[in-house]
Amino acid sequence: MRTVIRRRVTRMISAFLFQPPLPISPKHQYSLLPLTTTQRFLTASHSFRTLSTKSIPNMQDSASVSYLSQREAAEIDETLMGPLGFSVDQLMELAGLSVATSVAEVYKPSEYSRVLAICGPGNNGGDGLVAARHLHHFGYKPSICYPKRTSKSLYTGLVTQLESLSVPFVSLEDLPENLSEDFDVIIDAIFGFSFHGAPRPPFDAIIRRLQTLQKRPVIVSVDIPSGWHVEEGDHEGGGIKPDMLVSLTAPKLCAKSFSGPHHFLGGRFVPPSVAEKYKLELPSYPGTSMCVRIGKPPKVDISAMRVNYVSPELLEDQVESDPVLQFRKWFDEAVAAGLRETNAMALSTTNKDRKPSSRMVLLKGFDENGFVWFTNYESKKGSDLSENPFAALLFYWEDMNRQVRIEGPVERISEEESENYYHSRPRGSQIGAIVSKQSSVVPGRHVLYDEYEELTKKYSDGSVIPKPKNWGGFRLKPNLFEFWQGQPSRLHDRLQYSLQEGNPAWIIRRLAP
Ligand SMILES: NC(=O)C1=CN([C@@H]2O[C@H](COP(=O)(O)OP(=O)(O)OC[C@H]3O[C@@H](n4cnc5c(N)ncnc54)[C@H](OP(=O)(O)O)[C@@H]3O)[C@@H](O)[C@H]2O)[C@@H](O)CC1
Ligand SMILES: Cc1cc2nc3c(=O)[nH]c(=O)nc-3n(C[C@H](O)[C@H](O)[C@H](O)COP(=O)(O)O)c2cc1C
Ligand SMILES: Cc1ncc(COP(=O)(O)O)c(C=O)c1O
Ligand SMILES: [K+]
Repeated sequence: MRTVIRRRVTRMISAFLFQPPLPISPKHQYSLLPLTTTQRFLTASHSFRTLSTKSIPNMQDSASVSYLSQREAAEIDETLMGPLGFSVDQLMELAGLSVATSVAEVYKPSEYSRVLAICGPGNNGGDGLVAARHLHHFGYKPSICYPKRTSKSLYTGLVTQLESLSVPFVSLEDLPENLSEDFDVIIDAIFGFSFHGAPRPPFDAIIRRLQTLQKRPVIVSVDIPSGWHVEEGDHEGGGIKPDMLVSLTAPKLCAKSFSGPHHFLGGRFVPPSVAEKYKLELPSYPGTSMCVRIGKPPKVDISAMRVNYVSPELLEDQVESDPVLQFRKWFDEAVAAGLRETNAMALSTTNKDRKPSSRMVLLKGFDENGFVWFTNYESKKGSDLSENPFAALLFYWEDMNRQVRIEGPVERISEEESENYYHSRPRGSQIGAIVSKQSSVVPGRHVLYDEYEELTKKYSDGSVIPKPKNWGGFRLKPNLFEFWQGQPSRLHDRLQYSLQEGNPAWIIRRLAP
């Protein structure tokens, strides 16, 4: 019996795969650009988040995205739910989750918590209900306007789930006159790819209201900006102008005329067979993310970019009297929070002309004797330090709203310590250190590469790779520390530890932010 079913399913899938595709819709090249800093806004609720699955929407240089006709979209829908074995509930759950994660990428709950999801009668409306549920769990305060409900159990279930979370349902009549005052984000989940003709009541009136909205609230359209022709877009003009469009599965043709700042793709469920059949060119989703930015990155107003830091207070009576112990505490907390390269620090030096210079290096150890890093003694920093053996170190642990400044005199560590550390490094990095006459001009990458290849061959027998004489460690012996904890309204905590001549005890003082 099971074999018969399996055979039948196999037949259905191959029938689908070998069926000639519909005429391919025009493809449009869209460049995919990396995440902008605006999307990395730190929020109150994220102050001490861990970094594990933080998504970085799209790190590809360029790629192209295909657009679907209305017929193709419907056909893919049927295929997914037919031979490919998906249920509508599943796809709707993934679609709604994609919408919620896209919203969360751009509109942080600290600023955009009040969300109104306006849900239409079909699956697009269902996506809106699911998105609202996820947004609730992400820390938003959603409300739902769902004027034309269906009695199908999928939908009644979604309503029950939202009701159990005390998400309010608002009737069209009870919607506030001025939506801008009550909501930060409107999710337009009215019509999706099965929309046709002109909007009929009661949705015509609400779409008209969305057309005339002022700057806020922002509008996020699910799959299709409601009222737009699925293929021709806002062909008569005067349609709604969403700030964000979350295309599902693949953008529909109307998305070509979307000119808002945020175009995302969601619906990470397209099996390769579907992509092949429809010659779909889709960007890859980064990491574990349910969404990916497509299209142009938003234009940002750099002067308006800012984060309001919210953190526990840093008080004099809570810190260690020894700054090295305090540093240890913060360093361990940063490591435990999963921050990347907790040991990366900016090193500032000056030359004999008192001209400063900064670069990142990796801290490789610290204790009461000082803070150690390794480098090339003949580099720019090496030469600066021989001219002026004083330096400043700076750590910035962004996700914890913390900064640490350390200053003091610098000296070379012993040859023995440098030897030991050098030989603990990966062999490739050891060879890299020989190849790189750090900070000197190189005619081209090939020069480095050729020498690297040659040395790799030379040491392929596993023999000891000698440390270059000019490579080794520096140790900064601090005479000043500052622990900075970001706070709201720029009233940060700054605790400075300093040493007075001839006195080994650290003096702790609070500095004005
Ligand atoms: N695989 C995928 O791609 C996935 C797709 N998913 C989602 O499904 C969406 C498509 O869903 P869908 O087919 O239910 O259609 P959708 O547009 O929501 O609503 C149709 C309803 O609107 C009505 N209606 C139509 N025109 C009208 C008018 N002028 N004025 C008034 N009413 C009008 C129509 O009524 P009718 O005209 O038939 O009487 C019917 O009740 C898609 O866009 C995506 O969001 C995801 O959930 C999962 C994965
Ligand atoms: C995160 C990070 C860590 C780095 N760590 C080191 C390091 O430990 N030692 C080093 O010599 N260069 C390191 N570099 C490279 C330096 O920033 C710099 O490019 C190089 O040392 C040359 O600097 P200089 O010309 O000012 O001497 C690092 C760069 C980054 C971005
Ligand atoms: C040029 C250079 N030297 C040294 C280092 C430190 O590397 P390691 O951790 O292998 O000592 C780095 C790290 O980025 C580097 O870029
Ligand atoms: K929509």
